[in-house]
Amino acid sequence: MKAVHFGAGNIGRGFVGLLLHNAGYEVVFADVAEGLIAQLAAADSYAVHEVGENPAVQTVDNFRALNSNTQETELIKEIATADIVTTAVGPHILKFVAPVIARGIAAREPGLAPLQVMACENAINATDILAREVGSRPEAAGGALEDKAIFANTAVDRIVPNQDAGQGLDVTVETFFEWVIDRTPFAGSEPKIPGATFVDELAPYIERKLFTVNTGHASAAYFGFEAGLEKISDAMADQDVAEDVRAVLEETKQLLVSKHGFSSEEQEAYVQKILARFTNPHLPDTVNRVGRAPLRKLSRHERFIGPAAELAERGVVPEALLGAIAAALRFNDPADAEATELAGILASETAADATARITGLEPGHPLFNAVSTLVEERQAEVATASA
Ligand SMILES: NC(=O)c1ccc[n+]([C@@H]2O[C@H](COP(=O)([O-])OP(=O)(O)OC[C@H]3O[C@@H](n4cnc5c(N)ncnc54)[C@H](O)[C@@H]3O)[C@@H](O)[C@H]2O)c1
Ligand SMILES: O=P(O)(O)OC[C@@H](O)[C@@H](O)[C@H](O)[C@H](O)CO
Repeated sequence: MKAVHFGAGNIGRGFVGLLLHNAGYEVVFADVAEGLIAQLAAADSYAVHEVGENPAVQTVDNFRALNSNTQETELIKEIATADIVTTAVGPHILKFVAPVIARGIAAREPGLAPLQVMACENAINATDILAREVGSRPEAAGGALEDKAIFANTAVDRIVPNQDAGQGLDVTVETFFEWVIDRTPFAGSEPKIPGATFVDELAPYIERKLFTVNTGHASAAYFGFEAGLEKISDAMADQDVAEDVRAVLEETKQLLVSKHGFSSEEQEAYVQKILARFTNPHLPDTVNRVGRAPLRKLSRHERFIGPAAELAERGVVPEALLGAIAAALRFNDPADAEATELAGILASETAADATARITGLEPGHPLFNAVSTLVEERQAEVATASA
């Protein structure tokens, strides 16, 4: 059995690659980072260090590595004969990996079982995004790829911080993990991946994960950044930050319970488990990593505006989420390209235009004015600071 995995970074090596390896797949990592590919190609194995309660070390071997920029012909051949393709490259990168995936699917021999494609990104239905990109390629014209691939949405959960440069390919991860996969596209042929859970309805799981784990995590990052803290565990140890994060998760809990029918007790237990994960002192995770790409995180269906908009549509003013959105607008990490772009939008557009551009909210939406006020306040703050 063979899997081609795009993105040999934190979650690629520390989670998806590990589970596929443990399931018995040979894993072909594809990445654009030449140094990383060279290291993987030269290595026989790497270690995944699981830290926290019940720490453990797992070894991953039986892998190969290809540079998806310079070894496209080889990669197409691998995809043409693989069982599974997964990605963990970031939702905005899916359009760049789609062409080679389309070519690989087109090159599959007739009669081969359909390729099982799963995008393991933090975004609602990321695999649908990838499927649309693949479907828009010339190779897919006339439905040519339809019988050759299955696309399944998934929700992946494991905190994998940025790794120390000195530790080579080894990855430090938390002990917790969850991989939930939509069963329906497989029609009975779902892969056997120990540790993965197949469900008939993914929407509740994917929204619960994004609007609890990632909303809470990003809140801790942005409130922590405002408080001048570097590590997520330090941010969570700050009483004010912890209270603000808790208040945000109270609001998303309200939405998730009423929208998806989770019981209040079940959601509370989920929240408690997640707060404990954020405080894991063994995990060297930073507010800069977790807060990365604020424009993506502030976009329409993402972890802040998504739940806040739905609450506003239900007549609730999401005060705590608005507080987190205000903190996100202040995330000005100079090393983050999206933070710089955000600052540029705030500096050059009216509050209303900037709100529409950053959040995708329509001016008539019940959340729009509240966010626009925050944008205006941030613009005034920056103007005062630079006067
Ligand atoms: N780290 C986590 O805790 C975590 C957990 C769950 C989900 N995720 C999601 O997984 C995805 C990856 O996150 P990460 O933390 O591993 O990031 P990362 O930056 O560590 O890894 C991304 C990798 O993708 C590679 N890449 C970029 N463009 C590429 C391309 N065109 N083709 C092939 N490879 C390419 C990069 O070189 C990098 O090695 C994101 O969508 C993230 O939201 C991360
Ligand atoms: O990967 P992002 O940028 O969408 O979000 C940052 C973190 O919240 C995220 O990587 C978590 O660690 C992960 O989603 C946990 O499952």
